[in-house]
Amino acid sequence: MGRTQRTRSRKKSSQFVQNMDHEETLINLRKFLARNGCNDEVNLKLRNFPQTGRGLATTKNLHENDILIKVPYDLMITYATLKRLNFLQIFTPSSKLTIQDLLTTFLIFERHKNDSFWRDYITSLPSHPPWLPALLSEHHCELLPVDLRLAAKKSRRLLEESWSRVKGSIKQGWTCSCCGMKVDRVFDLHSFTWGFILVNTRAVYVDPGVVGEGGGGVLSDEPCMALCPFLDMFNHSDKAKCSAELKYEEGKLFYQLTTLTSYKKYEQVFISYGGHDNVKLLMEYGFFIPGNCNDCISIQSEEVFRVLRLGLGEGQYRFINRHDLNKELFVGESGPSFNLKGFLFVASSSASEVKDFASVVYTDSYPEEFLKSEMKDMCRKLLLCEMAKVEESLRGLKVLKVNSVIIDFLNCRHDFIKKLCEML
Ligand SMILES: C[S@@+](CC[C@H](N)C(=O)[O-])C[C@H]1O[C@@H](n2cnc3c(N)ncnc32)[C@H](O)[C@@H]1O
Repeated sequence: MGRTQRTRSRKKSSQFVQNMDHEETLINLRKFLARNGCNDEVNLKLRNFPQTGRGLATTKNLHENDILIKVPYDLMITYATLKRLNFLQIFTPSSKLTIQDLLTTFLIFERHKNDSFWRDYITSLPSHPPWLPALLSEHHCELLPVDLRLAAKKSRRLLEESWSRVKGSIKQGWTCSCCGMKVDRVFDLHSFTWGFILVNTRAVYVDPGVVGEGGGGVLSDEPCMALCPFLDMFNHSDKAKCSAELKYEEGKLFYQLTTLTSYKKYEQVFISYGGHDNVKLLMEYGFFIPGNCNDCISIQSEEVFRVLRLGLGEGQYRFINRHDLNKELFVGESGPSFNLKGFLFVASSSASEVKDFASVVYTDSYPEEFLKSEMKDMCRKLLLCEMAKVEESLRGLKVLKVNSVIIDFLNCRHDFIKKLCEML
């Protein structure tokens, strides 16, 4: 058992699942749902779980294909909601904003109102959003291994760009018609960060084709994100399988979630946010799963050259580039990715040895010697180098005051790399 798992087991054994259904905000959320025609098909209970935080438990055995929840489309916050409520009027007509910008701004706007229709939903949302690496300072970011650093910087850039687009798009001199509050009192960076992260971590995908919500106007992308009360209480598991669909029933549109995994009575019910590795989960949602079956370690192509001291002839270079073999380089539990395997094979061969790389790479007919020893040795060297980077990063970050999630994540990554080396 690795360090991260040990810490988690200790935490787990000292904590219990807590019932949250008596909390006023959650009672109000249920009343809001019931008032608006949302029936809880399986009687899901809100609980605080030691490992995942707040989530949903079932009070009966659930089988494959059981419906988890059906939320009326009218209860969701979609692009159509914003249009229907004339919310888009607060922006200048020439604005170009993404659906994420718009949902974030709407959420903040509704939160500041006393009489919002979504008040009970909004007060059930976490007052502090999950911590994401996008919130790391520039200096702390620099201490991360390169793939994490790039991903954290990209997430921060997206947040900053969104904030600057929204700030620059609200009509000059706008004040709230319900309370007279000025624009910068309703929307400031702090509230924007809250809204942006909540939309990012909780929005569901809606097919704009199904709901007939054409973009246009201020919208610069597809209106394919929406907030869905209560349904956004499900936590993610790499083992969970579920399906989501928008469907009409008796002329009314619903967003329906069906589980494709069975659960025992009182267990936490999970859904899948996608087949994400731990870096993606950390960057987008602020958590990771030790032992995540979708996890892998990414390797930068420059690192392959640097660590393995490889140089490419013209033919090898052309082949790798033409077939995009320098992208999607990673090692997972099933070994190196298709591209990494091909990349290593081409880059480590002398051009005169193998003339037709394609016939080897695309028929998976690598020489025994390459598969049994050369490839494994090269992967091991690359992984050990990634491990050293994690250790260096941990040394740097531990002496600084950084969020413990990133330290736990790096410890978990360290254990995972060690496991991958042993599996090779
Ligand atoms: C859609 S919300 C799920 C409900 C959320 N736990 C809550 O209390 O409102 C997504 C967020 O839940 C948390 N989460 C989801 N799955 C998790 C898991 N397996 N382990 C830890 N946290 C998880 C993360 O903070 C994520 O950003």
